[in-house]
Amino acid sequence: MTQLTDTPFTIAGRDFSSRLLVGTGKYKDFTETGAAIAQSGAEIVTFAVRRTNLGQDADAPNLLDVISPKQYTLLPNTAGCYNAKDAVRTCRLARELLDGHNLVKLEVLGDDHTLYPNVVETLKAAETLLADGFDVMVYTSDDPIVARELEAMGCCAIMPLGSLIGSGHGIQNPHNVRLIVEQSRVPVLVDAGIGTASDAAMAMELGCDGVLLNTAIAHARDPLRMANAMKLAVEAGRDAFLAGRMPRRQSADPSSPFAGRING
Ligand SMILES: CC(=O)[C@@H](O)[C@H](O)COP(=O)(O)O
Repeated sequence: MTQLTDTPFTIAGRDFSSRLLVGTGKYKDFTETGAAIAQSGAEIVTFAVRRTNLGQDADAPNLLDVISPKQYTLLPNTAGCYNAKDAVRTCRLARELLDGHNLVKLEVLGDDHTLYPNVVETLKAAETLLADGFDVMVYTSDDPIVARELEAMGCCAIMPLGSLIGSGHGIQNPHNVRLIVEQSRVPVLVDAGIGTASDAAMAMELGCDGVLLNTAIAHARDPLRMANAMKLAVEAGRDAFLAGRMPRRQSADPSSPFAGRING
């Protein structure tokens, strides 16, 4: 069997073999969180700094007991922040809690009904965080112009939403995601709204470098099995993208053509 190769998936100077990034929220308990994440094969794991106990509360379960920083690359995120000031403060807190850790996922939300990114505040926060030495992976709208600005500022990954966080509606605007992929020189990951494995595969088939998701696994009837499905979907979508799909045709084309028959 031929060993198939791929270009490295690099975030902030580090290579990863899994292109699936997962969140930690919405699970029954930390045991289920740990088991699902292990099953997903993810190497980068994100958590909401403001909602997660990393040991500040000695009496509550500590995420780091199931998601060890020795095994996973932690990606603190600013979920729950609605302005640049709070997002910056949250990233600085994460850096303190995690001994100088600089890789963060910036998300500044517009309102709690849509959790849509507030791009004005996102741009402001990104500017401050980058000047402060953070490596910023940024959750944003699927607007190619905003994506271009965020890349030009120095963000290390652009993460347009597929659809609203937690909605499971999949990728609502594949054309915009493709535009962002085509123009970007840093990794592009669909973040938010993935509902099932085919959505994750679609993101990869569009040429995304990775996918970040949470609810689709945590709220599946069987989270471990869905974690496995997402792992396979991301790999399959990536291979399909690299293989290059056949052209779509307007008419049928026999699968066993006469021309070029092997056994006359
Ligand atoms: C975990 C996290 O960072 C979320 O804010 C993220 O956007 C995932 O969204 P879904 O839960 O829709 O996958």
